[in-house]
Amino acid sequence: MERPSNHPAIPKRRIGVLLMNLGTPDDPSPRSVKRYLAEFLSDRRVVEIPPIAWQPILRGIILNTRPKKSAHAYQQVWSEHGSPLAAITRAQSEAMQGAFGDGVVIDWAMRYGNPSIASRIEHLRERGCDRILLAPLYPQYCAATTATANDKAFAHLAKLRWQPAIRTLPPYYDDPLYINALATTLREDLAKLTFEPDAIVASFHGMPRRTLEIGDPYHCHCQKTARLVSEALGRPLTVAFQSRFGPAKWLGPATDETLVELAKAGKRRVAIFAPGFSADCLETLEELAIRGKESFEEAGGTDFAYLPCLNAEPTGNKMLRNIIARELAGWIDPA
Ligand SMILES: C=CC1=C(C)c2cc3[nH]c(cc4nc(cc5[nH]c(cc1n2)c(C)c5CCC(=O)O)C(CCC(=O)O)=C4C)c(C)c3C=C
Ligand SMILES: [Fe+2]
Ligand SMILES: [Fe+2]
Repeated sequence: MERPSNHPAIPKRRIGVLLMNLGTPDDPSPRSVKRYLAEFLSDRRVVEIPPIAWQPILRGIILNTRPKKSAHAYQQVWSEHGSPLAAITRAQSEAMQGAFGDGVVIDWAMRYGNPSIASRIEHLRERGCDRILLAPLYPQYCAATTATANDKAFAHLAKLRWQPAIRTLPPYYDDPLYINALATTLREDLAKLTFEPDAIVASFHGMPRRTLEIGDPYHCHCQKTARLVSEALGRPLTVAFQSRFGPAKWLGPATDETLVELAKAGKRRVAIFAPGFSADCLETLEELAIRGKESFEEAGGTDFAYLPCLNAEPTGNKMLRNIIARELAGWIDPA
């Protein structure tokens, strides 16, 4: 039957890949940071305190004090392309565009802030995607990151009459593709240093310790990543957890304290990297590269190097492309 002339063109059936990362404010002003933190810290996957107890603390104290301090930190790392986390995630998406032919559309979204997961799922549907791979860009699974990104996507899908078919990218903390990408990048970056480090620190984002006790695999995933990277490099790594938040006990040892202890123990030359972050962001560029360096040097350290994340560099892009290609197998017709 011929299609009536006023009928919209039926788009070609495609596969969508949605790269998802944490989120970031729209600009580094206290107002935007406040809006972003309100959304982020109201997520019950992130702060697991009943809202009746948490919301008064969040709205009464934290959102009146932290945005100014955090905005100052964001201003120190903001780039001409905006927030580093968003700019790098966009670059990762652009680098992968076309890698699987024009039947696969790559897009990116943020769990908090913009571009939202719902808006990008809609964009993929408009491009004809009836199958979507949700790819949370967290190598180590954590309910506060991986699960909440997928939850947000599913919450949008719950509103649709005609849902696309969905797959989710599994965590890749021990995947040889990821371990080799880290080891290759580290070898190259270490070779460029003007000093020989006495210690190399692998700093992961922290989590409340309780999450380990109630079964979140995050801590174990981090330890395994560090062990495999250490084996691949053939040198020991010091594991630490950064970005402690609030009064509860967090996973340890803490990165800031570890850096001070290393300097005091005579390890005066240190290199640090953050294998849990797919992209450099506030937590790496400000907390590690600026504040970490300061506290290490104040404690007597002489040489400090922050080694960047995999970002949208060729080694990282190739790794992401390959782990995604594997998930698309079965969806892409064998040629
Ligand atoms: C209870 C608080 C927090 C938990 C739990 C948490 C887990 C967690 N976060 C990341 C990755 C990132 N966090 C980033 C920033 C950030 N994180 C928290 C708090 C918790 N994170 C805050 C308050 C902030 C905002 C900045 C600040 O005020 O210090 C970022 C960077 C975002 C950016 O815009 O650059 C990332 C990335 C992981 C991986 C994780 C659990 C494993
Ligand atoms: Fe965080
Ligand atoms: Fe931080």
